[in-house]
Amino acid sequence: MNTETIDNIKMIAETAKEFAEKNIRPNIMEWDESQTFPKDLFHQLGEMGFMGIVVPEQYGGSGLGYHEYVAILDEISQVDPSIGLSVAAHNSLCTNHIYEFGNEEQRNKWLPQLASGKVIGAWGLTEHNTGSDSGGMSTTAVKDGDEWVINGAKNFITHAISGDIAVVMTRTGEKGAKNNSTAFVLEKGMPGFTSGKKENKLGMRASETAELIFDNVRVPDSHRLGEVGEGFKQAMKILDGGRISIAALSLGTARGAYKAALKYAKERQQFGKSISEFQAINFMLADMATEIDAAELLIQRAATLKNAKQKMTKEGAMAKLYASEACVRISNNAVQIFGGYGYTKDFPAEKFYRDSKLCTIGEGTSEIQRLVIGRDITK
Ligand SMILES: CC(C)(COP(=O)(O)OP(=O)(O)OC[C@H]1O[C@@H](n2cnc3c(N)ncnc32)[C@H](O)[C@@H]1OP(=O)(O)O)[C@@H](O)C(=O)NCCC(=O)NCCSC(=O)C1=CCCCC1
Repeated sequence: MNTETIDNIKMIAETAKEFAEKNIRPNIMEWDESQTFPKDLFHQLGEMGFMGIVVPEQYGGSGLGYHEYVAILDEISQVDPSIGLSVAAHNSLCTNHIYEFGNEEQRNKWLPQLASGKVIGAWGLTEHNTGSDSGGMSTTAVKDGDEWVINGAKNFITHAISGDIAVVMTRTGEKGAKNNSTAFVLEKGMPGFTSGKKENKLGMRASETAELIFDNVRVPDSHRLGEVGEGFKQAMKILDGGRISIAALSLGTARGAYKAALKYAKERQQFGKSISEFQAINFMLADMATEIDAAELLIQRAATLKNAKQKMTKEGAMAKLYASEACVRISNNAVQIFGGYGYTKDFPAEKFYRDSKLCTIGEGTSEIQRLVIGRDITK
């Protein structure tokens, strides 16, 4: 990376930081307590160019690369991981799926709206009975003339209620058969397309999670993304890139927890000196700083491959696995450093701790990342 690119990334990170400090920081505890998804904020994020970060400018996006994307998510997540999660899901899953697999007409129709932040995107793969085994989905799409009729439900979907459009993976062939899945874009307002109850979550509470329900939803064939039968493979490719975003979300969450703990440890006096001077705390901070840097390097490698449009299934999974598990450890240690105060909502550590756990589950559990990495290194 040349100096100009590095300076540019730093400038974009600074802009994201300023935006988050001004528009997100003052509201985080209120949104968390009331589980409010601040839809208006996403319009502002769109004006900043953060809702179509890697989408080329010709489709209304910012035309940036994955390093810039990681920097933006890192900064936003240091302030509020739940906003980072929503930005990640909108950009990496829904928007990117349409960019990577949509035809020109579809790209021109949906990408400018998504990149503006006026339209919020959702992405449906997971179902009640198929989380890790995502290929076993039951939601069906049956061809009827020029339309498809979709029936079923998707759960744990980010922006299922507030989202305006959703990319949905369906089964269009026999259960268990190869190439039996197809992806469609569904728009809110289509008869039979509704959402279910909002999940009451441990963390990431300002990021809305609910069910998508399809009851004989008629979708024109022009809403089909790519070929019939390609849906599962498309979803796997989208998740490869999506894992960079969850790794970046983990990095920002970990960094937010670490910075708060470091500041507190330097200020907090016990036995006549700062607790950061005690080796027990000092070593904890040293481990936190080291793990953050290691996670960042793995993420940068995956981002470089993604920018070069090279296969990065293993590298994305490694970055996501390491960054998310480090994030949980770091947030846990941050609570420990804050002691009794860390257990209260008056200090930032407890929220980072609650938010961190999603990172080892969403967009593929740690166990699935190990499966993906293990298959790759032994093939
Ligand atoms: C890895 C996995 C367990 C898949 O294993 P199986 O053994 O069933 O499938 P297998 O035999 O590996 O493959 C089938 C075909 O597919 C191709 N392909 C696979 N990976 C890829 C790939 N990376 N790129 C292209 N093609 C791929 C494979 O080649 C094969 O094709 P072929 O038959 O040979 O012609 C997969 O299901 C998975 O990953 N689950 C986690 C889902 C999961 O992560 N949700 C998360 C949903 S989103 C979410 O949780 C959140 C979103 C945002 C907010 C937070 C939460």
